[in-house]
Amino acid sequence: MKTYSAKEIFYTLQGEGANAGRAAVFCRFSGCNLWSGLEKDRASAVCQFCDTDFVGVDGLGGGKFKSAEAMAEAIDGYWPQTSSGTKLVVCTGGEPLLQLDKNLIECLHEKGFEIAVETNGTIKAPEGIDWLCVSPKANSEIVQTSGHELKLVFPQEENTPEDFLDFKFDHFFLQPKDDLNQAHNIQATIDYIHRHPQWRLSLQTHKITGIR
Ligand SMILES: C[S@@+](CC[C@H](N)C(=O)[O-])C[C@H]1O[C@@H](n2cnc3c(N)ncnc32)[C@H](O)[C@@H]1O
Ligand SMILES: Nc1nc2[nH]cc(C(=O)O)c2c(=O)[nH]1
Ligand code: SF4
Ligand SMILES: [Mg+2]
Repeated sequence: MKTYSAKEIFYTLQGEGANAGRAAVFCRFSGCNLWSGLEKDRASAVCQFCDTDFVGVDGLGGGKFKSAEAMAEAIDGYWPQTSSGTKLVVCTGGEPLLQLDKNLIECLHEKGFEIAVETNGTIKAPEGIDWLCVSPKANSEIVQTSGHELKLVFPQEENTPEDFLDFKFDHFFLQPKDDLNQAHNIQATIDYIHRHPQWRLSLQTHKITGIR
């Protein structure tokens, strides 16, 4: 039977994009196809600005799950029993579409979850995802050109926002790149949106508030 590996699973607020502020269980799948996750490989990786540790299964709530049912059960354990709101799980990583499949989608739906996914767009998404966020990276080939939100980290040398205007998304976000030039990147993002108002600003609000 297929196993699933998560670096960490935790309950927080979605920090980014159109669902920012919503309570959600985050499942951070291990591994990515655009970077090994090791600092020694960063400079030669396709995606070089990643802000996340997705290596291994040793984070809080992380582990190797023996089945889709077992992973869905673990995720469900983080949703408060008393809650009346819609259950939301955000599948991220690493690259979640290396692992998330029809079986796990069905198991999460059976538990009553709305399923959101954060993906780099290089792998075609399976059916049944309720909220798909695609975030293109460097020179990778984007095969997932439709979804709910496109969230481009800005600026990126290899990608300009204009490259994505004929993609089929309901929302178009620019998210300032968090690196040593963050203050400059925030201002550049605001300036760009002033000139191209079809784009909206996505701030990483979990970093501002200091939550996970
Ligand atoms: C860590 S990625 C994991 C999901 C998937 N691999 C992807 O890249 O979309 C989650 C989100 O964080 C964004 N992100 C990663 N590093 C960032 C950084 N340094 N500054 C701003 N956003 C970043 C990604 O673009 C993506 O939207
Ligand atoms: N709170 C919170 N919101 C997030 N939205 C996307 C995230 C990610 O790393 O995929 C993220 C994250 O790591 N934390
Ligand atoms: S594609 Fe996503 S998880 Fe992979 S290295 Fe880039 S930002 Fe990180
Ligand atoms: Mg993050």
